[in-house]
Amino acid sequence: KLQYGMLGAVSVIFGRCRRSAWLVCKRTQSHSFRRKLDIRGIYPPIATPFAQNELVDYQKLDENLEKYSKIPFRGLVVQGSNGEYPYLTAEERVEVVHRVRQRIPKDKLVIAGSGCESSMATVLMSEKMAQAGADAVLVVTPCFYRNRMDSRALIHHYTRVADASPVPVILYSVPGNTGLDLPVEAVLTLSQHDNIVGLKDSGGDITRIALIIHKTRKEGFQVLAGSAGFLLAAYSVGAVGGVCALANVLGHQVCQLEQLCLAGRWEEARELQYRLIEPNTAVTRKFGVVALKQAMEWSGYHGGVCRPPLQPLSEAELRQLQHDFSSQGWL
Ligand SMILES: O=C(O)C(=O)C[C@H](O)C(=O)O
Repeated sequence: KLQYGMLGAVSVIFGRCRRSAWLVCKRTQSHSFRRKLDIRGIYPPIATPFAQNELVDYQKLDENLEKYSKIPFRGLVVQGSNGEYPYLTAEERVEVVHRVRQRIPKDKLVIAGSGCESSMATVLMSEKMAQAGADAVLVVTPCFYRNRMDSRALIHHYTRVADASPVPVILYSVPGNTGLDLPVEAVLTLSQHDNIVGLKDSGGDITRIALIIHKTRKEGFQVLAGSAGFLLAAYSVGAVGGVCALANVLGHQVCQLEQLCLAGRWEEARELQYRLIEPNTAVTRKFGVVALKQAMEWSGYHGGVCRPPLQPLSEAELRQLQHDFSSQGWL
């Protein structure tokens, strides 16, 4: 008995040591190489397909991943706003990231949304996402107590998360969902942190985006346009890529826009950008993830229904959505 007891204790200690060693190793790696995590490129914030019983449909997810593998994305954002992460359990969030990491090639980045309301929960979730294979974590601004989420609170939050995260952190400002823009002064302070590599800005205020890029260029801080509607404008002021809901539906076209911008073919880029604005607005600000999933269905992907309380589109909304795509030649 004594022998078994001792064996048990040794294996628990050994397990803990291994986990701590893994975390230390990951941290050392990410901290010393942080500026080398190059996040340039286009990412779809992938949708989470659900079955009729509302559980995650992993088979459908795999089939979408297979199709995305044929598009020159730099990687995937898993558990962005359009992953419906607020409606998933903590276990589901981690499991979906794990599944994606296993299914997609190693050279594609997996950026996992790990934002929770408290700093402590976000630290724990970031560690779990790293263990599940995420290359970086995307941390949305906590917003339930938004009146108290001033620069002081947000700098404190992100510093604590970035200090602890085994993988680099990307700040995520999405005022359309959170009602909160991460203040520029907070971004500038956080851009100095060794483990914070960039910002995904979904607000679309191009003056703000340009200012942030201008003030952080020397740090090697990387800014991603958080929506396809202002991708050209963001590239023109120095953004390095985009996380675009529309890329779930029109992935090739969003990547083509990236290539035109990078090649300085601005007239062609502008023509393409014009044609992406209305469909983009439809699947984001106007109708949101419900419409994104519907448009995915029309384009041969698995979108399906959202988890309640999100409701399907009405007949009139469906017609409008269809028009927003077909009027630009996408349906
Ligand atoms: O789902 C996300 O995460 C996004 O970044 C989507 C983004 O808000 C958009 O407008 O495309």
